[in-house]
Amino acid sequence: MAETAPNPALLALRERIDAVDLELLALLNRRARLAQEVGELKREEGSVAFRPEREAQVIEGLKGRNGGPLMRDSVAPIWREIMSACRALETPTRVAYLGPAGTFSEEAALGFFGSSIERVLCANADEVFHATSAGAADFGVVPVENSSEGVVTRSLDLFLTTPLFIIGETSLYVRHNLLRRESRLEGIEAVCAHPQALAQCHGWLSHHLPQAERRPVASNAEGARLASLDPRLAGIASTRAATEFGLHVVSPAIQDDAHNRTRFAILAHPAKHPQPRQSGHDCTSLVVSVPNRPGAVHDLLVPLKQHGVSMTRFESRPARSGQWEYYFYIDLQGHPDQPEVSAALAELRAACAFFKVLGTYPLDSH
Ligand SMILES: O=C(O)C(=O)C[C@]1(C(=O)O)C=C[C@@H](O)C=C1
Repeated sequence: MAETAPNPALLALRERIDAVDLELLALLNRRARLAQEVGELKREEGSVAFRPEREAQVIEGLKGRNGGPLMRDSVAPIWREIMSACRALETPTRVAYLGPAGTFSEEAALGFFGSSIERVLCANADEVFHATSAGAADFGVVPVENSSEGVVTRSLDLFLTTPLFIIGETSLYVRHNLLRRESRLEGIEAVCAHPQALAQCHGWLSHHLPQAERRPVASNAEGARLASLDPRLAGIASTRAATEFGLHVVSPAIQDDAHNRTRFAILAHPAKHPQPRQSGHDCTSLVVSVPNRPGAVHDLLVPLKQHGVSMTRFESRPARSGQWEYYFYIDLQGHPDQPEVSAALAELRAACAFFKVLGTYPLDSH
């Protein structure tokens, strides 16, 4: 297309945008200086920089007051980045998650903390828990549930054996793409991806690549890395991974469920991070087991009903005792500082053989 002379109206509008950007920059620096002062205050008090409930309130407040034309959904990602940059001036935030670069866990971590973080890349969920428990990272990010495949069992099991607790959650639409060095389907001998991704694309793979081996690997990004080394291999991963490893997107969005979502938990060590305060839209996660007698599971639900506390999740996992015993993972709406939640929790605790609060945190504000 031939270049036309710049439109004077466009140039004038761009000049005005440049002027607004300079104002924004000055305002952002004013905000950053205030955050530095908050950081100094917190250092004197010996308290932590990251306050998920405050960040959730800031975002909810601005979404409510947004007069447009900026879209409501644009508010959260913009302010998450602003607060991430301000937080980095208070103290570095080290976040552990499943690597290498380009995983959905990375996308979840960046979506929750913003991109001004120090990245601690781990080989699997066990390492994420370990790095966060041992202090190599301040926070961990692990997948806990997928809308088509159900719970991520390894993450749930690890909650039982580590002291870590949940301080936040975030969920992502997970779009899987078939990636390869070449831009065609012919000649693919094996598809390398995380077992969850292989399962989420089972129907598509059976239909389009029935002969190809499905090779489980530690992460989708690792599958993409392998595909970048060998033209007979394909990976299933994000478009970020395609860019990262120089691969073609041979087929986009190959997941069987168009609304495939994954929920991630944000972990911290209770000795290093306080439980988030009430934000007004909170969730409390528990793991419990009940004595092996008739009606015990029913009895679990009674205190919730009596105190009017909503349950948003109820999952069972075998306790591996060989006795057909189960752990129940329960999410309640509300914060223990609310009297009805505190009363329901106290009664539940009394009815359970095992009872552990996994965390109380603001609901996902995306
Ligand atoms: O209000 C605070 O406690 C701050 O540290 C400021 C701020 C922000 O940028 O608004 C930054 C980090 C916290 O996680 C919450 C909010």
